[in-house]
Amino acid sequence: MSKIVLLETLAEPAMAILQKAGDVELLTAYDFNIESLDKQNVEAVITRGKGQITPEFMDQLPQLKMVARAGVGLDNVDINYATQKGIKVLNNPGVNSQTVAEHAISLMLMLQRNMFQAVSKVKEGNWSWRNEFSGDEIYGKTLGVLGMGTIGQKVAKIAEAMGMKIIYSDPVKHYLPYTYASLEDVLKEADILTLHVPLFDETRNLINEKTLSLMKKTALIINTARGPIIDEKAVYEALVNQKLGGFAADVTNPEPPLEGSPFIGLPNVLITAHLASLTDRTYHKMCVDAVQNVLALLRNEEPQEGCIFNKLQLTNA
Ligand SMILES: O=C(O)C(=O)COP(=O)(O)O
Repeated sequence: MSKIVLLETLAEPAMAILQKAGDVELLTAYDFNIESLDKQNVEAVITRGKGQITPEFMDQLPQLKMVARAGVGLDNVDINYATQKGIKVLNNPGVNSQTVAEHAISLMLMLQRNMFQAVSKVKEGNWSWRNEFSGDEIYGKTLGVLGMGTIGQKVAKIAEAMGMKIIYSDPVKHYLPYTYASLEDVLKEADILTLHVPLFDETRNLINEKTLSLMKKTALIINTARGPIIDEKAVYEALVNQKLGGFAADVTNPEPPLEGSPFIGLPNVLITAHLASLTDRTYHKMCVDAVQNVLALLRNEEPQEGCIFNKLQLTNA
């Protein structure tokens, strides 16, 4: 019987599907330590974003056929190595794009309208600060979108409906009614910059001292992608030296942030704890889709279209 190793807990409905499936055996290794497991017939592992699926990890499982990520970001999976070994890498493209887009817009509005301070003051019983936290409209401003995938497109659509001008940079020019530009031009033009690129070697530290120096001193940056896409130290320096207006993110580097980080404490920095896609609806769907795709492949049935990230490379190999 095929075995599936679960490396992190999944939402209840996904666990129920796995437990009810009579044709697979479920093993768990929530600490990522698979040494003591009986590895015979382990054909699939399911992970979320926590631990790294390294070559050493995959080498311990000689019958491994697939690594499934319940979610989208594959930065914790060594995709090249998996592909070399003929192991399918699965994710759920688009599954959380609406919820992440809504979170990005929320962070944008919170930052632009000083919402966090404004609400906190009233909760403290203080009404008289209202002129200090009046903020500004996003209407009429330019939103720079880095990465026009499914999340970037949703953010752009909502922002456009709110009266923003959209300029974007992406490896591909899309058939979209927005201005396509170079990275440099997007950085220069953006009043608000929102990041929606995956974390790859090419995007690591994309926002650094040099790229920040191209931006407006009043610009805001929103990061709902991955922490290491920005050089936090450079962003911190830019903020304290008034070379950047504000920063809001759902992701940090590392996660959780180091205790007492001066960056997190800045008044114009707002951080949420990597929860953008964790609404019940989306979290359940991310987990259920991953489980159903793994079961379909183990049963030689068709999984959801587009869920095999390295399909093309595997076909061409
Ligand atoms: O799908 C993704 O890439 C995500 O970041 C979702 O959040 P998670 O890492 O599953 O808590």
